[in-house]
Amino acid sequence: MTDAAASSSSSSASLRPPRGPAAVPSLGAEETTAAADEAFRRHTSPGLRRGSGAGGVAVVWFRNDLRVLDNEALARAWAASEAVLPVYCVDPRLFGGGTHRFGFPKTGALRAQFLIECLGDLKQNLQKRGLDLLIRHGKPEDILPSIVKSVSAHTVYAHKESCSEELLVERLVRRGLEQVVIPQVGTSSNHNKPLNPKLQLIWGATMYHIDDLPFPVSNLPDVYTQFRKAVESKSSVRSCSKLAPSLGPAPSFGLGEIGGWGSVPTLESLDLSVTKAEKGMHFIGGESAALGRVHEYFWKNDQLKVYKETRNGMLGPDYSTKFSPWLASGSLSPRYVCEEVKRYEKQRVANDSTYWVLFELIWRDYFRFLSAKYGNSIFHLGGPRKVVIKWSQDQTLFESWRDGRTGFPLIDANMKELLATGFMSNRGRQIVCSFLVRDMGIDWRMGAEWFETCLLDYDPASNYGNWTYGAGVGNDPREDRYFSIPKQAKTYDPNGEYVAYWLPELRSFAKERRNSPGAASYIKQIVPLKFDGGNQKRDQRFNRQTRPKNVYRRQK
Ligand SMILES: Cc1cc2nc3c(=O)[nH]c(=O)nc-3n(C[C@H](O)[C@H](O)[C@H](O)COP(=O)(O)OP(=O)(O)OC[C@H]3O[C@@H](n4cnc5c(N)ncnc54)[C@H](O)[C@@H]3O)c2cc1C
Repeated sequence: MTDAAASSSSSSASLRPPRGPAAVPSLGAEETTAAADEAFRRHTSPGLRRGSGAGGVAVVWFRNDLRVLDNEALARAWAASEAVLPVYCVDPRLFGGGTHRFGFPKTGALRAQFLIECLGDLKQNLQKRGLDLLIRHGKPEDILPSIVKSVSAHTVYAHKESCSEELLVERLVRRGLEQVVIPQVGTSSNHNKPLNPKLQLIWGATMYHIDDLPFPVSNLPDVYTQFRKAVESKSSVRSCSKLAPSLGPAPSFGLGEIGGWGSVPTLESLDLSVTKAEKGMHFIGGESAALGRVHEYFWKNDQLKVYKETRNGMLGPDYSTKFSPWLASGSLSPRYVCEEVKRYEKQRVANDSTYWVLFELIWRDYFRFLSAKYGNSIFHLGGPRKVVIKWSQDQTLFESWRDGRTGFPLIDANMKELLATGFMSNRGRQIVCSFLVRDMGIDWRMGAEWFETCLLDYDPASNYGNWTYGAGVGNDPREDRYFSIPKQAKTYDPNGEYVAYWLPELRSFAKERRNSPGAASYIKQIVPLKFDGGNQKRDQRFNRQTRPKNVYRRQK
């Protein structure tokens, strides 16, 4: 794909064996463990010692960084203390009760299940290194101050987020900690002075560190290519942080008072349930599965060398990396992926494909930095540029899109895949986004919020960043494209295999008819297409009065 295009790749990931037709290979549990052990071995430094001034207790507040390998918050907490207490808060605003503006749950059951698996795996990986994970149900701003008080922690270490809801929680936690006073025991009078515990926030979600950018985030270029070229030429990606063989001990006092370690939630305890998908891929949550998937895709299946040619696929486990759910939950570090790409380039081959994975990870970084630059406006109807467009919130149209009943097999198949698996290829996401906003004229935030509910890899910056681009309200006016469904189907699903996989009623059709079966044999098309083959009609909502020049380009 070109720089100007808003990145395309796709798909599903660490994959439990799917059932039903066209089964895909699975990632075996043993291989996962072996790959994870090997990755940890390479990143463990037996001689690593705690810092000279290390003392007291530090809490690590796990958020979207559910990993041990290359977790700088954990590494810094260990280096600065005598004992570390890892904590995760099951926040009711995200699980269970919380809903969006349009009434969908904040976290759908499939992502909740994935995150539960991430927590289980994190707990095990911490236990292997002399720690454990304390799990509590409630808001971090209520839970952390009382835990900190019970174990007399001097600091809470956590990864910094960039979007408004997460930033608000950071502020509330900081405020809560200011109310806590920790008595200090020591010999000098200075040491006896009571202290307020600190919140130490660390940047760690991106491949390039924010402090290594060649410009302040407020001056981030509005064109991706400019950003990419600047970081590629003037910055470098830091190495993964090294681990000590043991991260223990956990604090020896105070835990009984706060009711022990707590347990990993179940879907039932969150009042959620999933219907097991009969097809597609199943992603297993957790760092071990993530490291296993990297091993499988890069080394075992040797797919990295052809990634650029396959990445626009829609069917199967290996057309793209499928790293996104683990990257979004933080069970996989983007710096680790970068290191593995470099290792592969040294040991096997370096080509356009190996580079392209990094190119896509730079898109991910870019959206994260954009969210820091533009703040709340990425969630607003007019986006960062405050573009005025008349949108519809027609419920019937929206529901036909959401449920995969539009009469366009390519849209319906993708929406059914999302619903069944929590995943959709990048190609699919671009197509269904364009259809919702261009052909249906529906308020893009309804689509973005539905994605937020369903996606295993939901990440506010990437999701809303891509949706604002797709809706033509993003920061870069040039990133605004219409995806013609007939053309996309012809290019990316020429034999109708993808649509027939998700819509079995199309299997009996001749391959060339599966993407255009006709109303009599499939579903009547719910809206006409804005650009339909040769009959192109400009959408009057997107006219020169409301939009800058050169913004309505057709996707090639
Ligand atoms: C409307 C829309 C919504 C999206 N919402 C999300 C989201 O909530 N979370 C998310 O992680 N991605 C999102 N994406 C980006 C992209 O579709 C997924 O990252 C990709 O499909 C994941 O599959 P993969 O891991 O196999 O990707 P690959 O093709 O293997 O790419 C490797 C990695 O690069 C990153 N990446 C690739 N493309 C993009 C992109 N366009 N934007 C940001 N990062 C990218 C991802 O971390 C991905 O895992 C969205 C795209 C669109 C068009």
